[in-house]
Amino acid sequence: MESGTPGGSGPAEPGPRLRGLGGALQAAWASLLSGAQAQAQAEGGCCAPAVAAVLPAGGSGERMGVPTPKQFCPILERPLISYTLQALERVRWIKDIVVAVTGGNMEAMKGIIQRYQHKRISLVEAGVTRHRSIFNGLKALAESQPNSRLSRPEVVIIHDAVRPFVEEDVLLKVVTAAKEHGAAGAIRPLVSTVISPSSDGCLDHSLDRTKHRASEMPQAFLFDVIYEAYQQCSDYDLEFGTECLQLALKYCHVKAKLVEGSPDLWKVTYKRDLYAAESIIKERISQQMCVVMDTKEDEEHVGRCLEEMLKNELNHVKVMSGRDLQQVILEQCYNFVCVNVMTSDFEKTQKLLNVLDESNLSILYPVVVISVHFLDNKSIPFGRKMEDLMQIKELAREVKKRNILLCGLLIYYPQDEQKLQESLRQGATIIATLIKERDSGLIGQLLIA
Ligand SMILES: Nc1ccn([C@@H]2O[C@H](COP(=O)(O)OP(=O)(O)OP(=O)(O)O)[C@@H](O)[C@H]2O)c(=O)n1
Ligand SMILES: O=P(O)(O)OC[C@@H](O)[C@@H](O)[C@@H](O)CO
Repeated sequence: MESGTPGGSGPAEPGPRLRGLGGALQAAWASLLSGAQAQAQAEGGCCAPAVAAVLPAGGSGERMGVPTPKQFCPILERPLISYTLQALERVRWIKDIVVAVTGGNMEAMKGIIQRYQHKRISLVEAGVTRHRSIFNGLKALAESQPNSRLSRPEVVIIHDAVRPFVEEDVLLKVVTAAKEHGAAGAIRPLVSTVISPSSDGCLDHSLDRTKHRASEMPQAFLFDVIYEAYQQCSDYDLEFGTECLQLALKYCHVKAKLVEGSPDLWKVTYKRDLYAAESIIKERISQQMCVVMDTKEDEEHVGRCLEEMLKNELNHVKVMSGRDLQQVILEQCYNFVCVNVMTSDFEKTQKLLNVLDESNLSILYPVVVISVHFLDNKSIPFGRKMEDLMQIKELAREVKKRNILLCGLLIYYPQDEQKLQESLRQGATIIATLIKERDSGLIGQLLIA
């Protein structure tokens, strides 16, 4: 059993915050604590029940149909499993995350932990089936090894490593329910009707869809319940079973509490699921953009016009000014528009790139930077301007190494106000597309509005 970097908080993640759940979350969390623990915690003493997570990640992903096991398939050039780890790391009350990977993928997994600065991760050897992988994870928690940071938790979450969209609220729900019932699992309505075929390959009967649900993840258990179940488990169940809740029922007579899960809990199984996951992630990190500009009078007017145009074009996107870049970065904004009005050099854009580089913002998600320039016939001859702007190719190649996608946008800046508005509108549309698509194939390009 190997440990990743111990301690510390995990990387933050954009996406739905637990807005408005503060009170409910606190109440649910308080219900997790026993009376004495609640009293002690209220007095700033003891912590809440120890909660750990086991992530089975030892599969080969045959249904994905590619050589790379799906948990390591890239989404925006980052392995799928890293998104799941990030989602669980955001939940501070999960003390340890145990990941079961095959021996052949152990080094690759350690590399992912290091590169994406994942915390609180321990690695164990996967088994030849999902149940065996989970069992290995439970053993690592039950039987603390020498030099191991792991300890036996009160409650353990089991969550497939290929289910990246898991939020704190559903984790808290299953953990709270498991503490009360011994076991709990997320469920979703069936999308297709389940049928039972007869031996001759014809329909025998169909199940009433309203009386059945799809079993998803996360699931949670009192550790003693699920560990006992796995220890009692038959070889047949270890080999062919797919349902942890069933093991708790069959071997410990514990009836799991079923918790309604959100639509995003689905498991990445087929290639289409990878495309869907990438679309969801792109959408989540395109919700905000920051417009960086000088406040000199002539520049401000054009910059403000572009900013207003962006707000109109991208009504769901929060457009922020770049006055306090550190705050913008703290809010996990991954999209920056740098407005250069009367200049064709990249001094301001370079300054922004330096700030982004120091922030480590682009470790988890590609950061889009669009260097906007205005083409007016007065200030600089066209040929000279184009020559200057061509520097963007080299600059973009350099910053791509740091996962920053830089491209340029040249907006025609006519004297006529109406034509200027039309150019700005076209520019806003191009900016919106670049941010939504996040296509690294466009880096270093100079688009013209
Ligand atoms: N021996 C195994 C098999 C599966 N899993 C994990 O269990 C989760 C859900 O299983 P599934 O979707 O079936 O993954 P695969 O077995 O990889 O997929 P396939 O059946 O298409 O090969 C995945 O995170 C997978 O990595 C595991 O830890 N150990
Ligand atoms: O059956 P598979 O190996 O594809 O995946 C395991 C799933 O069945 C499992 O994650 C949920 O059904 C909940 O148990």
